[in-house]
Amino acid sequence: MRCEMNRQSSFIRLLKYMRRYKLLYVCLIITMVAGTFLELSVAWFLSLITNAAVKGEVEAWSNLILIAVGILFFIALNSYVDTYFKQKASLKVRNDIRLDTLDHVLRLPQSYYDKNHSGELLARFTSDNQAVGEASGNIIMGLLKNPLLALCAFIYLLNINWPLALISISIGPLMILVGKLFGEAMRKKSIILQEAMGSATSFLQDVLSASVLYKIFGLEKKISKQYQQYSTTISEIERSQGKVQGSANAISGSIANLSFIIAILVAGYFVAKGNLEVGAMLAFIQLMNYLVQPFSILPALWSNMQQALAGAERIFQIIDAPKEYETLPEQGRAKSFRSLTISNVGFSYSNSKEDLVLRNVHFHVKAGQTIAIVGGSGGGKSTLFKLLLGLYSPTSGRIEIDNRSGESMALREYRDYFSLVPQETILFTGTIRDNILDGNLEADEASVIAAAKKANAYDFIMKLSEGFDTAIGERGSRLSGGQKQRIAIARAILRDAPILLLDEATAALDNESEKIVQDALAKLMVGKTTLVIAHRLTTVQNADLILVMENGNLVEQGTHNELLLAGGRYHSLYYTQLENEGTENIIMEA
Ligand SMILES: Nc1ncnc2c1ncn2[C@@H]1O[C@H](COP(=O)(O)OP(=O)(O)OP(=O)(O)O)[C@@H](O)[C@H]1O
Repeated sequence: MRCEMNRQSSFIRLLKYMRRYKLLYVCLIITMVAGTFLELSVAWFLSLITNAAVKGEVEAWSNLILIAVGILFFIALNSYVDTYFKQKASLKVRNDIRLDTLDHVLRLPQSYYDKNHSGELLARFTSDNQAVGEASGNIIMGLLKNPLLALCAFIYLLNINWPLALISISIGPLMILVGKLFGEAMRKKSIILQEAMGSATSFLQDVLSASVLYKIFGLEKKISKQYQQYSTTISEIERSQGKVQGSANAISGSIANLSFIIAILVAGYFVAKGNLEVGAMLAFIQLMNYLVQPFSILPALWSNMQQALAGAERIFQIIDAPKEYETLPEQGRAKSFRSLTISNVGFSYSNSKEDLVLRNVHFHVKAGQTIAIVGGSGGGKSTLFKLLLGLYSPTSGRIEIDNRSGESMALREYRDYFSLVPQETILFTGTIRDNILDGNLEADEASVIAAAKKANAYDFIMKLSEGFDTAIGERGSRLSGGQKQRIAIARAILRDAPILLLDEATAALDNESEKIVQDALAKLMVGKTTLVIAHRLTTVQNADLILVMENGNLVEQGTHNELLLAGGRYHSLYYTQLENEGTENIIMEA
């Protein structure tokens, strides 16, 4: 029932998109009506030619040929125009929905991405969008045209011979019943198929984005086997869908043939008795086709419509999901910054007080300071960053910038205070210039070059054959780890946000590369307030404040010397690492 309601509202919402192209749909209605009458004219022409033949009117043939050419010409023309308009309407609706979907996807909160696989989201842009396009073109026009054709054929049949017309129409309800029964079964199978395909696509997406992993760990066979299962499931569902479709075709075909034979027997009998002209009988046979055909097509069209509406519903679910922004935000720049205060912040991913990942986190940062965050794995360091970046809201407590709470500011305004250099560099497919420019979309070439120089990236960029125009491959696959990091640093330099969040890479870069990246980071940090998830001894020792996080609690805070003197968790963390790793290049993570 609820499903039915959703589908209805999806249909109404789809109609709203279609309403934007009223004129196109008016044209489609005209071609539909014209097409219907042109089809009926074939029946009329058949009766004309047969009667002329029976009466031996040879002189009528030149006119008949002209009529035939006229009918054929207009049918072809109408079919071309009809297809063109249908395509145009459905492409326009698809395009609008696709753009709206992306606009909404871009405004979804981070929590949505945590819960939904990106493969599922991709399906909204591909298969679901295609289904909706079909619904707004071929399917909806088919649902209008077929009843119209059947009705007109019926009226024409009534005109020729009403008892025959009634015999012909009597199969209608039977065909609809068969269609409804099988249509429902097909719809259920389609939903299962859609789900199976969604899972297979998500699986494939994971595999294709992790080629190195399966190559190194020798997972090819395992993956192939897993995919075989997905593929077999899809084939099985499709096979059983085929069985349903086959049975539907066989039954409705038999009913149509049976009624056709009965009607012809009766029509032939009427002709034999002299109650019906031979021409009328031929017209009748053709009209019978027009009457029966819609009854067999309509249920399938109806079920296609249901499937397409299920796709529309999935798209509208995204469009209706709670958003971070009312409208798409624009990149901005924070002008000044004095202080950042975290007051008793508690956080739970599930929004429950029992499941806290951060508890009572409390600290204060002044402009220009460097804060190092250290602690054991799973302690909540990255979660704290996510809260600072406004990806999640604190479950309790407040984050304040210049004594204004994050919640009192527009989210975009809040986020403009921050820049991020994550541990794992995130770059978009495109050129080096595009990726650096993401830091400031309005920056000029000189600023891009200056940022690249400051990030120690300029020399390697200039050595590439296409310089800043070099395509970096999928997520930067054509660059080395250190090169990717330096591009990300150049991007952050161009962004020039007052607060820099830095997740130091633990991945082993070679010494030289690491020095270059370190040097670039040092330049990036100049004049900035930096919070860094620190793994390096130098960063920790030089920090103005060190926060030690354990199991979601901020267990200690102070300078390096204060914390060593305190002899607590930091002290043991520090000396354990010192012993294990030697004095060089110590990793602070427990
Ligand atoms: N999206 C999420 N949904 C639910 N729980 C999460 C999510 N992300 C992290 N957690 C949980 O939150 C806790 C803190 O994780 P977090 O990533 O903040 O730790 P961390 O200190 O950064 O660890 P590491 O140093 O290993 O990166 C962990 O128990 C983790 O399982």
